[in-house]
This record gives sequence, C-alpha cells and structure tokens, in this order.
Amino acid sequence: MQILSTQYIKTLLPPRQDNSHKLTFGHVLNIAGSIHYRGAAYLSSVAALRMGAGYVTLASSPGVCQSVSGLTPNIVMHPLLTRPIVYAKINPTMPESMSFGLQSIDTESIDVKALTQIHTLLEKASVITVGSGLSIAQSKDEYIASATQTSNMEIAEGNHGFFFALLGALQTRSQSMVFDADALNFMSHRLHQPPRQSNTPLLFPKNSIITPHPKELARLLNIDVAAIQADRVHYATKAAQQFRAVVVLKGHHSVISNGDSTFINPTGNNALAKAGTGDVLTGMIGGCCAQGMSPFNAACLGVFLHGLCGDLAASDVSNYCVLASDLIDYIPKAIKHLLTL
Ligand SMILES: NC(=O)C1=CN([C@@H]2O[C@H](COP(=O)(O)OP(=O)(O)OC[C@H]3O[C@@H](n4cnc5c(N)ncnc54)[C@H](OP(=O)(O)O)[C@@H]3O)[C@@H](O)[C@H]2O)[C@@H](O)CC1
Ligand SMILES: Nc1ncnc2c1ncn2[C@@H]1O[C@H](COP(=O)(O)OP(=O)(O)O)[C@@H](O)[C@H]1O
Repeated sequence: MQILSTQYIKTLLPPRQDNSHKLTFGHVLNIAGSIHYRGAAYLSSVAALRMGAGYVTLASSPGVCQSVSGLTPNIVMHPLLTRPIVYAKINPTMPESMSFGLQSIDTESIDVKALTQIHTLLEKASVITVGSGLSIAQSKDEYIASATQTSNMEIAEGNHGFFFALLGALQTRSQSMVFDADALNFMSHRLHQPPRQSNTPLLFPKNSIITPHPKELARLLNIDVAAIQADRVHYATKAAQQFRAVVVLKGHHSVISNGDSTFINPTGNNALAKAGTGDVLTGMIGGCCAQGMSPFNAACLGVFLHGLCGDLAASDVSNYCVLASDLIDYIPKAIKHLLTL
C-alpha cells in the first residue's frame, strides 16, 4: 500500500496532442439521473468534459435531459423511452377488482425498450459511466414480490428493469465502465438476494471501476460499515479481487485498489462531505478513461484531482461553503496546479 504522490500523479496526466479532434479525447456515455436526481446527471456529465473528455452524451429520461440542457449547452442529449407507471397502494385486504386507492403518476421510469435506443452509443462510446442519480430502486424488490402475490397490478419499480437489461448488454463490452451509487446498490441486491428476473448471475464487466462509499461497499460485501471503516485498505483490496474491478472506496483518504496494487489518496477534506460530490468524481474518472487511461490510473488521477479541487475550493471559500457544482470550476485550477509543479 502506498500514498499517491503529487509527482506520480503528474506523470499520469494524459497527453494532449496538437493533431487532434474532439473524439481523439474520447466519448463518454453517461447513463444517469432520474426525476428526483437531475443534478447528479448534470454534475457527472459536466465533470467529465472539464476533465478533458472530448464529447459527453447523457442518456436519461426526457425530463432529465431537458433540465440538464437548460443548465448547460455542452452536453449532447439522448432522451430515452419512458413508461407510464401505476402506483398501487398495497393493501392485502383490498379486492383486486377495486381500482380506487390506485394513483397513476408518470415517474419517468426508463423503459426496457430504451436499450435498443442506446445500442449504437454503447458501441461508439470510449467509456460508459452508469448510476449517478439513476434511481434503480432495488429496495422495491421485496415490495414487488409481496405485491404480485396479492395482486396482478403493475407496481412502480424505478429504473430496475432497464438497468437489469443494460447490465446484461454491458457484460460483453470491453470499454472502461464506471459504476456508481444506485448501480452498486442494484448489484448488492443481486448478489445477496435470490434473483427475480433470471437465474443468470450478473457480474461487473471487465474493465470496470466501482466507486462505493462505505455503506455501498458494506452492502456489496454483506458486512457492517464499521468493519469496513476499521480496515479500509483490506476491504477495498478484497472487493477489487472479488469483483475483478478497480475499487475506489470513498471517504476521508479514499482507497484505490485493483486487487494487486493499492493506493491511499492524500488530498481532500470535509468540504467534500456534501451531496453530489460523488457524482462529480464519477464524471472526473470517466473523463480520464475517455482520454485512454487505464481504469486503475484513471481512478488514481480522478480521485487525487477531485480531492485537490476540494482543497483549493475550501482554501478560497472555507470548508463550510463548497458546493458539488463548485468542484467542477476547480478542475481547471487543480490541473493547472499540477502542471506548474
Ligand atoms: N443533486 C443530486 O441530484 C444528487 C443526487 N444524488 C444521487 O442520489 C442517489 C442516492 O444518494 P443518497 O445520497 O440519497 O443515498 P446514499 O449516498 O446511498 O446514502 C444512503 C445512506 O447511506 C449511508 N451513507 C452515505 N454515505 C455514507 C458514508 N460515506 N459512510 C457511511 N454511510 C454512508 C447513510 O446511512 P446512515 O449512516 O445514515 O444509516 C445514508 O443515509 C444516488 O444515485 C446519488 O448519485 C446524491 O449524490 C445527492 C445529490
Ligand atoms: N470528510 C471527507 N474527507 C475527504 N473526502 C470526503 C469526505 N467526505 C466525503 N468525501 C468525498 O466526497 C465524495 C462523496 O461521495 P458520495 O458519498 O458518493 O456522495 P454523493 O452521493 O452525495 O455524491 C467522495 O469522493 C468522498 O471521498
């Protein structure tokens, strides 16, 4: 185990050749955001561009795409098919024939058929980032199982079905992929609960980077958060070996492991303990991968610079006042800082 040094990190910065065009620096396909988490889609997408990626496409529900395009002109939108939802108020004593008590609302859940809409994008992308604010709602699994025993009504299940189909399609792809947030919780659920849709085990595809916070890693490994926090290096390494992925265990002094080599990140501070900073990190790592970096190097550079953004921002505006969106403005300053050393 080693601490990431500034000198080492500087050697990882990807070269920017003069004879180049936008796709020389890679195409990030970001599958992110949902009705309540539009900001996560914005933060992860813009952070990837700021990190140096040449092109970012956001694939999400039409409402999320519309919100993000209202905030920035820099992202290419790929609105996905959604399906109307009927929420059932589950009451075992209610006869199936009674329709009152049901509420129909459009939660903009992505339709499984949307997979066909991104087929070409999945082939073209240099890196695929998945999960920031995607609302996969795995926790509704038991809810659905119990509901379908008493009723044949359709139950809201977020983007669960779409994500399941997407993971199947990603299994054979060889690009780097970054899995964050709800994508990780979905995988935990698949690993530790009997599968609902099929008996085929789903794993993280090769060249995956996973970015769990301690509770997300605890769910993936099916152990307590306290155990993880007591030996962060051990569990990050164990998870990297078990899932054959690069693991970024987030938190104060994030740990990055590929199972053989493990680094501790020295940058960052409590200003980063603010909603949405993890979404920025996902974008930054995706932006590094887009420029041709290996998953492990991309994770090391992304985590180091993300922490440095937090340090520079905190020294300007105090540890109290840094917003996740501020970090994006500090990416250029962090990179310049590194280049001038
Ligand atoms: N602007 C936007 O659109 C934003 C969108 N976002 C998106 O929202 C989605 C869900 O994100 P979320 O924040 O609601 O749930 P999540 O982080 O899983 O926390 C759940 C529970 O886990 C725990 N816990 C958390 N961190 C921990 C830690 N370090 N160490 C230990 N435990 C920790 C804690 O549980 P407790 O300890 O309180 O029991 C907490 O209550 C996700 O897709 C994300 O991308 C967000 O990024 C926000 C901004
Ligand atoms: N006290 C802290 N010191 C250093 N880094 C922190 C601290 N708290 C949070 N972070 C960093 O901020 C980010 C938080 O990500 P995450 O927990 O996924 O939040 P969110 O889901 O709101 O985006 C991670 O990169 C983590 O390492």
